[in-house]
Amino acid sequence: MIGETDINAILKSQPPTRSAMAPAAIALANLSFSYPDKPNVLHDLNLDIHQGERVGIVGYNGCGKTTLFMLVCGVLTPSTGSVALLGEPVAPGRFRPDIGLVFQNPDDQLFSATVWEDVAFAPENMGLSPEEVEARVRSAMQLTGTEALHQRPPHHLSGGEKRMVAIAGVLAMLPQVMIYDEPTANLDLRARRRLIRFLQSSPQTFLTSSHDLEFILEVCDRVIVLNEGRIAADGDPAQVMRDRVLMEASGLEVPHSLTHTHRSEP
Ligand SMILES: Nc1ncnc2c1ncn2[C@@H]1O[C@H](COP(=O)(O)OP(=O)(O)OP(=O)(O)O)[C@@H](O)[C@H]1O
Repeated sequence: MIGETDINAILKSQPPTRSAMAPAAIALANLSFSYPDKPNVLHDLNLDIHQGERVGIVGYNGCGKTTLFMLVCGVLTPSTGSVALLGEPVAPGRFRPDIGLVFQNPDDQLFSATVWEDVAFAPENMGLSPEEVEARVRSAMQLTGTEALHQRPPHHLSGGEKRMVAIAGVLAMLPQVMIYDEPTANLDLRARRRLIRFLQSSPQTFLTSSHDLEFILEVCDRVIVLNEGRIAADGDPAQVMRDRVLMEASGLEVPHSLTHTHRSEP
């Protein structure tokens, strides 16, 4: 019995709002970032992600997607500028349960002896009652289809199974904003399709990076193209990614499904 802690029910009961009064889910103001040995990875980014949006971040290897996610989560400190999450400034190093990051490599996230313990880790560390922890774990596993794995050691799972368990572990915190870093990497077609369906039915605001541009077309309603540390384009995924000049200048290709549509147009 999941009852009151059904994660999707809770998130849907707080419908996303884009009114002028609602704070942006994520707001970047004049955000720049350099590593000590890699300057100007991100340069003067200004961006609002509104509540309820599903945003894809695309760009060549090393253009700064993961760095941007680390800044949004407060793992890295901006060199200049600021990040705000749901209207509150992000203070580097301060844990914010309202944002959840699913790492590019699930092995960086899974470390407990069993899947159940891994999914329970965050809610247990939020000081919740054992009943609440159990309800959240059950709900997160149900949403991600990982119930049958609950007694397995995470390091024995396949890549696709690990990915869904890693997502369950983050969902169990009930974050309002999710970040998925390259979530389709190493997934087979069935696992990728399962993830697409899961994200299409997710009520949360999310940001996802991917080199799988067809995936971005299927799950996102907005795409941001990063190039040389700056925003090269921001808009409707099909419209932006159909622009061959922009895509090639940004080290990308027009996704196949869009070139096909283009050719068959009169
Ligand atoms: N800890 C670090 N120290 C120094 N340079 C780093 C560090 N982490 C990343 N970089 C560099 O910063 C740049 C951006 O890296 P980042 O991982 O953010 O790119 P990305 O767009 O996520 O790449 P990919 O598509 O390959 O995952 C790269 O040139 C990378 O080599």
